[in-house]
Amino acid sequence: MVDGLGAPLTAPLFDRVALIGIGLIGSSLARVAKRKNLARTIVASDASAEVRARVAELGLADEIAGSAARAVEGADLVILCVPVGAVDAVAQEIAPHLAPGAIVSDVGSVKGAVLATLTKHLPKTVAIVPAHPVAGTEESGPAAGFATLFVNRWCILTPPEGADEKPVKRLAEFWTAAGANVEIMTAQHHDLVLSITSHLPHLIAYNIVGTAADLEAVTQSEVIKFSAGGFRDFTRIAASDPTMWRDVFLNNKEAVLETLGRFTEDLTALQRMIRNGDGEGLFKLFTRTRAIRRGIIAEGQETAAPDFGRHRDDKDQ
Ligand SMILES: NC(=O)c1ccc[n+]([C@@H]2O[C@H](COP(=O)([O-])OP(=O)(O)OC[C@H]3O[C@@H](n4cnc5c(N)ncnc54)[C@H](O)[C@@H]3O)[C@@H](O)[C@H]2O)c1
Ligand SMILES: O=C(O)C(=O)C[C@]1(C(=O)O)C=C[C@@H](O)C=C1
Repeated sequence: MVDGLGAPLTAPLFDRVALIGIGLIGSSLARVAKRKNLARTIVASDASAEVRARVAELGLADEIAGSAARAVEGADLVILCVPVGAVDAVAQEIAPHLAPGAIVSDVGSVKGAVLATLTKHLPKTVAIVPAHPVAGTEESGPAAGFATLFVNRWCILTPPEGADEKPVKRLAEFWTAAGANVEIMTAQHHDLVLSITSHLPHLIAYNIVGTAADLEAVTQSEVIKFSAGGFRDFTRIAASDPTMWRDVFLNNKEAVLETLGRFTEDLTALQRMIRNGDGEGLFKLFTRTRAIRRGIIAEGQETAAPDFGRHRDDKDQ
């Protein structure tokens, strides 16, 4: 296969995989699990009846359960693919229904809050291994997913301290077979790193598009009409799901505020350079940031960036 997924496995890694929440990420997981033979049976569940109907229409799962509690019965791998703010309710609902020995994971963009909530509600008989595939788009819903979403992207696992090695290894195998590169770190470290590489960029995009929309009243539509490439890139990010991102900021408050503080200081320094006509300072910073971007491309990370054509071609898989 030329898309980086390779051939299906000769034997499934898990017997029964329950996916709770079948939006962009859950449906991408369902697609790749089917295509790569990662599960003998894929069970899907979603709080929305409309989504469940769409999942059936798209043929994304072997079984569709009417509730998360029903979906997890007998599953050896459970992955919560819901907004971070919904994890608490889902964990409480599934706790009494989990099979002993099951691996319970998630895909949430914040890890500390998820780990705390899963640890609080789930029985000691299951293995908790939170995960975060660092791959996505600004779209949501079951039709937006695609099987190759995770190819050549990072998936960060954040098992609790002292976790059993075996379930962590099994989940790492699952993500590797889905095309991802797996890295393991603490939930706290994850939240700090992602606050700068993912959460702050989204906050900036939401803010700049909001500011432009406010200016719109003054400039009579010219801001949107003449928006050049740079602004258009921000509008893509700012079109990301409001529920998901509200939950990210509410659940990674400390790290985001810390990073935002640093960012604000640096922005003030830039403001001063412009006011003082400090061309040398501006040139030095822009040269440094250009080298960073070129370094990312040289490392091959940019080739895996979401590209609009890629997921459209792959949608029916
Ligand atoms: N979108 C991205 O780029 C991206 C990337 C990596 C990780 N994530 C994480 O993945 C998770 C899902 O994001 P998504 O983009 O797939 O969102 P999405 O909106 O496309 O899908 C979420 C689904 O969860 C369902 N849901 C909500 N509450 C539920 C509940 N209590 N019980 C059952 N189902 C429920 C919704 O009906 C929806 O179908 C989030 O935690 C997000 O942080 C998203
Ligand atoms: O490309 C995008 O649309 C994304 O924003 C994807 C992105 C990111 O910030 O890289 C967004 C949130 C997720 O937790 C992981 C990936």
